[in-house]
Amino acid sequence: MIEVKGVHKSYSKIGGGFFKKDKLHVLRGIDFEIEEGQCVGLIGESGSGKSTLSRLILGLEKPNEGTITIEGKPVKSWIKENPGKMTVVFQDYTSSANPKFTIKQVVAEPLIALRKTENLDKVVVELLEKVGLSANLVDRYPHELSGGQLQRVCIARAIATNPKILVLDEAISALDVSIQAQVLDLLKDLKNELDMTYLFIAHDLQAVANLCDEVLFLYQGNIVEKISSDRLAFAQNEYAQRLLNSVIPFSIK
Ligand SMILES: Nc1ncnc2c1ncn2[C@@H]1O[C@H](COP(=O)(O)OP(=O)(O)OP(=O)(O)O)[C@@H](O)[C@H]1O
Repeated sequence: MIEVKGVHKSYSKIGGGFFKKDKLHVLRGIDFEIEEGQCVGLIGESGSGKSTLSRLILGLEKPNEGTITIEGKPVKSWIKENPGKMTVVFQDYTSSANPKFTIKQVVAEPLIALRKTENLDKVVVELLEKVGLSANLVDRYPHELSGGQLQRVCIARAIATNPKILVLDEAISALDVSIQAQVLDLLKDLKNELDMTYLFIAHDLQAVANLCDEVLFLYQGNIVEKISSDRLAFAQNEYAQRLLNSVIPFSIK
């Protein structure tokens, strides 16, 4: 469904000049595919380029080299032809929700943008219930919710348009550990119920292994290992093994 081929991305170094040597080469020839209905985890240390890759897949930025296609079409054209069918949940739920909007307005925003306003109140309540929240929250403002509740609201908004692809960019990283587990369970349930394709970006291997069918390890701008979650113990790459060794004592699955 998603095909990433030979993708390179560089940025001008902060404080750097116009010349090539001043470029930061973040992604150095990324290749992978995500099949329809698959849940793929992308793991890498801070600064390895995970969010850069997600911005490219979301069509928010362009690669310097290489191609990204969805269902065989360039990302931008696919998005244009499939409005609301690829959505994203970011780590920073506080700035993801407009503080001046009520929870109802936050969840309804993408539906209004697509003019899908039939039975809007009912649809919003159903979406809130789907993510385990009470309908009583509709008139509250984002600052009146806990972090876990607000991230659930962001997930409700992300699934409002019935997306085919959900990108979760460190979506649970800012939550308390116990809340992370709850939101992870919610994401698992939604994956089964709504038949979406997930790209789950995280630096927490345990969370990735728990949710995903397959894991991609991003290290120094390359995918150094691609392996199914149930075969993680057999990872060959040194970086992948290092990460695995740091979590195996606590058991991954
Ligand atoms: N717009 C930009 N301009 C310049 N440099 C950038 C830009 N976006 C990202 N970078 C740099 O690219 C590198 C990768 O950043 P990115 O945010 O993709 O990493 P990440 O793996 O998502 O990190 P984290 O886990 O900390 O969020 C970093 O060194 C970052 O400073």
